[in-house]
Amino acid sequence: MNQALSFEQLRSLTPLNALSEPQWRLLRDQLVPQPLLAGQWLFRMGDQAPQTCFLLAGTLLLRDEAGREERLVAGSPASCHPLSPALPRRQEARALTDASVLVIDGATLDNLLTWRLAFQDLLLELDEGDGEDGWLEAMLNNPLFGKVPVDNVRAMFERLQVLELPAGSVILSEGETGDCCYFLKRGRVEVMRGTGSGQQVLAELEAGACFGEEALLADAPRNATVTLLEDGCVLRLDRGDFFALLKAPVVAEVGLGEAARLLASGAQWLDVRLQEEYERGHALEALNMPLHLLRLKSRLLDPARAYLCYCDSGKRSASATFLLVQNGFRAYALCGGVDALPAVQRDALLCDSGPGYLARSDGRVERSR
Ligand SMILES: Nc1ncnc2c1ncn2[C@@H]1O[C@@H]2COP(=O)(O)O[C@H]2[C@H]1O
Repeated sequence: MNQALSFEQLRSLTPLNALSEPQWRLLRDQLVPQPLLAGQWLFRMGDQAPQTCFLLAGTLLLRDEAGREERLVAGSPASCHPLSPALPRRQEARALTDASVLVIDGATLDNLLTWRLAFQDLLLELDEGDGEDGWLEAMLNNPLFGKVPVDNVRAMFERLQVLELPAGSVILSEGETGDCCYFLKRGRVEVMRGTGSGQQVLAELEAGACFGEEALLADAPRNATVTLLEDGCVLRLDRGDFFALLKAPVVAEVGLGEAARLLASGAQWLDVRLQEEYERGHALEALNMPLHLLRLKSRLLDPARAYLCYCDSGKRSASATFLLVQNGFRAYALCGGVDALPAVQRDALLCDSGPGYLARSDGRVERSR
């Protein structure tokens, strides 16, 4: 089986060499050389596929619109750069010998590079010189920080309260009222629901993870208990700071006018209320993913689509939007929920009824019955 490139090999490729080791790890599935047989095309003139390609072994022939040809040999200085980077492609590329290439999704690479530029200074500033800043990079790599201005992140770090805790410490308990959220700086935590024989482990989180945000967003009791599995360190962010610095930029709240514009450009309604609420009346072609099932079901959503979350009050939809953005989706929340709409608009919005629509794992949406 093909192996991902080593860090040493990645350091010779521009602009991959501008990324950090944790970012290379995020890309690892794409950092696997692909074989290209002699005579095979890598891309044709005018191709639009957003991919960044590098030649790793063998020889390619590049030809431009004017018929000018260039032989590109792996290991030469020119092969350290992306092949014909402009889209649509201004050159075509064909293997002259058996070759090996690296093909990376251009949008993902672009996001990682943009992130790097935005947070580079901050990472240097916050580096405590204790060799323990891997958590910081893991935390900032969370897609939600792609939406948070650097100044907010800086302000957030000024306000975080550092708590060193021994193994077994219960950081928050199911059913409690929440007045803060946490980031895990060091150690591992277990997220559990229920008690006694009904106890269930939901997840184990590692350094960089954010937790305890759902009670704040949904204005509901803590939905799980979070316990440190080993001695560790957590950073506590107060409710007010969470709302001002994180929630505000991450949860884009829209009114019906903006929602209509988003729908016209391909967005989809996502109803995060319970199934019974949904069946009584829902937005046209809305998918139903109740908030408590969203972590499980979001893999059925289409990463290329934008989702417009709604609920009754706007709280569950804010929580859903936050969760979706953390998972790399484009999501918006209907401001104030359907209850904030005048009755005529509310009835017009919830005009569809019955079991509704299902999302399939390939992002397809179908009527369920
Ligand atoms: N399935 C899950 N996976 C990961 N984290 C979870 C899961 N369920 C709940 N949590 C986290 O556990 C926290 C418990 O408190 P909150 O409800 O405030 O916020 C919750 C989430 O941050």
